[in-house]
Amino acid sequence: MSDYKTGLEYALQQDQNDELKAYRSQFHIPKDKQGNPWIYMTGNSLGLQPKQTKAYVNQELEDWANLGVEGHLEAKNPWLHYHESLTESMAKVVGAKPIEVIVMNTLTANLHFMMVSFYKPTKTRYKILIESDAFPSDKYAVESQLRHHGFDDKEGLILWKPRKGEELLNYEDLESILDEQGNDIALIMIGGVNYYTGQFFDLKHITKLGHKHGCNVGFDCAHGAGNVALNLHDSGADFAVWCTYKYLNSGPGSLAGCFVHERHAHRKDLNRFTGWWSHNKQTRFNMRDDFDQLPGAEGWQLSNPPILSMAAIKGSLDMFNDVGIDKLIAKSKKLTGYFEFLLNQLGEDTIKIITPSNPKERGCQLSIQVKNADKTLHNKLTEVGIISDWREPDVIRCAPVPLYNSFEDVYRLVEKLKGITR
Ligand SMILES: Cc1ncc(COP(=O)(O)O)c(C=O)c1O
Ligand SMILES: Nc1ccccc1C(=O)C[C@H](N)C(=O)O
Repeated sequence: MSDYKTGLEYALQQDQNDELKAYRSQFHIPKDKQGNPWIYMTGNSLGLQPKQTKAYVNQELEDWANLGVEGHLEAKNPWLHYHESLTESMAKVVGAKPIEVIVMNTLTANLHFMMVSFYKPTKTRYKILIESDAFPSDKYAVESQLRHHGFDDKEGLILWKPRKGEELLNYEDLESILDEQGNDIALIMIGGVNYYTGQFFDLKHITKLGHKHGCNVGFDCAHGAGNVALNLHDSGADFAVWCTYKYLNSGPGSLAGCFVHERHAHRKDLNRFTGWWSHNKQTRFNMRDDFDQLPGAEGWQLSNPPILSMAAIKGSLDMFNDVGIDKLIAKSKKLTGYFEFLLNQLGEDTIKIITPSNPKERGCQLSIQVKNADKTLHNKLTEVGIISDWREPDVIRCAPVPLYNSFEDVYRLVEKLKGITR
């Protein structure tokens, strides 16, 4: 039996008792034409802007205006080392060691760079296993890697599919695939939290299974970073990539994160694409001919990074550091549990939640199938100030984000949904 209760009074009381309630006022919450704040449920697509972001970005704009090229060394946060100031906080967010983490490039680009190193096909072991409902960019990326290495992108791709009539993936099925075809598979690449169903996979279990069969294992954690306890180091995964514009609130198209497990930190035998930013910092500006690779994830960088985007990430990570990922996840579980409780009151004739009901197997997002719904339902929700997203064929995704969503938001969302579906 859950302790949740129906009624607005209960929601308001929960907000009152919420240890993290002060954080909501530290975000810009967009408003409708009447000046009412939107009920913003799409932090799984683009996180809201922290109010302090502007000051972080302005600092760099001012230093650039006042110092020009001298800013590389003389800026308040010298640009030459700026990325290093993100590493420790980002490592905490994803449960990794600092040497394992780097902020660089964008998400799909990082996925490709990781595959340069960790997709090492041979004539007999060249297949890639992904989840059947992987985010399209991930699927396109792995297919293009297969083609790049001269393989057929249909034959070379193995899909981990849900059972007939089910939405979620089952580990027994993954085991069966690996028992039958493990020797053919060079790489397992799974979305750590599936973008469509919200299923949070057991990264450690998948990694163990993959390694047992001699496969490299990587995860796209776009929907996991800042949302769930990824514990990337303990998972043992070879690599992971994620973006910072969703739960990490760092702005549209902002830079991405990348994890390479510590055991690969000093390897020189891995193929990789390099640039001057992967070269030893001490001698980088000597413009030497011979390449001297940086250890750890930093050694996968190519270019000097865009500081303005990093400033937004720094502002956001400072907030994550302040709250602590554990407190954030504790609130998230409560808020999403409450959301699930209210949705279930609508009854099975109206809705079906496809996201796992076990809080350990999901983050804050719930993916909801509304009976006989089409995109007009989503449009109606938008008209009444609820920003959610629609994914074909029939799913509304809503993510109450613990840093800025309230119990009242969740209550009002479900009330509106009730009104529309009646
Ligand atoms: C799982 C996943 N992979 C890839 C992408 C695309 O990332 P990007 O456009 O930042 O490369 C997204 C979101 O856009 C995503 O959710
Ligand atoms: N970056 C974007 C730009 C434009 C529109 C959507 C996105 C998303 O991030 C979508 C998200 N990855 C999703 O899970 O649907």
